[in-house]
Amino acid sequence: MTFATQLNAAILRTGSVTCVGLDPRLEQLPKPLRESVSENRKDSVAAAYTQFCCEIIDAVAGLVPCVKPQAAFFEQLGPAGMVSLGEVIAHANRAGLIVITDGKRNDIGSTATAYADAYLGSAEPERSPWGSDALTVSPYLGRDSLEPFVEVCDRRAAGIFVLVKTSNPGGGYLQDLSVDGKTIYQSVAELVTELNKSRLDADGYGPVGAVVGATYPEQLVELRKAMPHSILLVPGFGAQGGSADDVRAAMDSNGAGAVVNSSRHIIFAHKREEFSVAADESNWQDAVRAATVQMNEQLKG
Ligand SMILES: O=C(O)c1cc(=O)[nH]c(=O)n1[C@@H]1O[C@H](COP(=O)(O)O)[C@@H](O)[C@H]1O
Repeated sequence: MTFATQLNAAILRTGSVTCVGLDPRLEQLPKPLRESVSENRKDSVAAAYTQFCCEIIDAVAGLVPCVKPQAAFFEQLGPAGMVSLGEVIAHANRAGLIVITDGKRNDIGSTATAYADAYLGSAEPERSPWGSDALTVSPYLGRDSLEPFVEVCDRRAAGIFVLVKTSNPGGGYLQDLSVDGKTIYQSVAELVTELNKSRLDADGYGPVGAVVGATYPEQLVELRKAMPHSILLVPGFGAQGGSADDVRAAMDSNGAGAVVNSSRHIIFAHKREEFSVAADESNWQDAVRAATVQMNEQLKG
């Protein structure tokens, strides 16, 4: 089964397009985890990140199709953080969740192949060392930097998400520039569609997905039409201001074809007043679950 087929099946099975972003931050961990950490020891922080993310995975398994570990927060801890990232991805694999590693990688073709070999593919016999099902990648180095990823996707039933229109306020500085009558993000969308063309599954989706921010709803409508064969990864919901109405256009008529990411609003839900937890925050996992159910409902509504 291809990556797109698997992800769409997981969306339909769970009845959810929510992607839970795993972006751990020491200062926001629930009290029981924070109190167990020796702050000046990176291995101690990394152990807390592993526990935090694995408990989130256990809390949301069955409620959502996928999780998205953000590599930056693990890399910040050096080698111990990378071990933690590996453990978190493996735990999500075992829990039956699709894993999109957020590394925003890319380079010249031969190095892109190394990134693809490293991250893409969670199934035997060609399982990658990191074992994620998909990876976020930058299009800045052009077509020959994306092709090696797509070739590995073909071999290992994996996927990539190309940055097309990002959620941050400054993204337009380059992405909205016009060249030959079209914007850079429109050109990237065309390239994404071309790369998918000979690789479509029975539902018309290919391995090359696209990142389009929830904070740009008009462009989301435009880009959904421009990339009919791409699963969209839509970040920016919740903490960055994106709402359910803003992302509605991302999904296809089956309610699939896109996942909407939320990180802080779900994983640090114990900090949100509407999800009251005990003073010692010992039941923080309940808040994670409640915030996930709430987001699922909002996106259905
Ligand atoms: O590729 C991404 O996931 C991504 C692309 C983008 O345009 N904007 C964006 O916020 N992200 C990531 O999505 C997550 C958003 O986190 P929250 O704002 O806490 O929900 C972070 O891990 C970001 O790195």
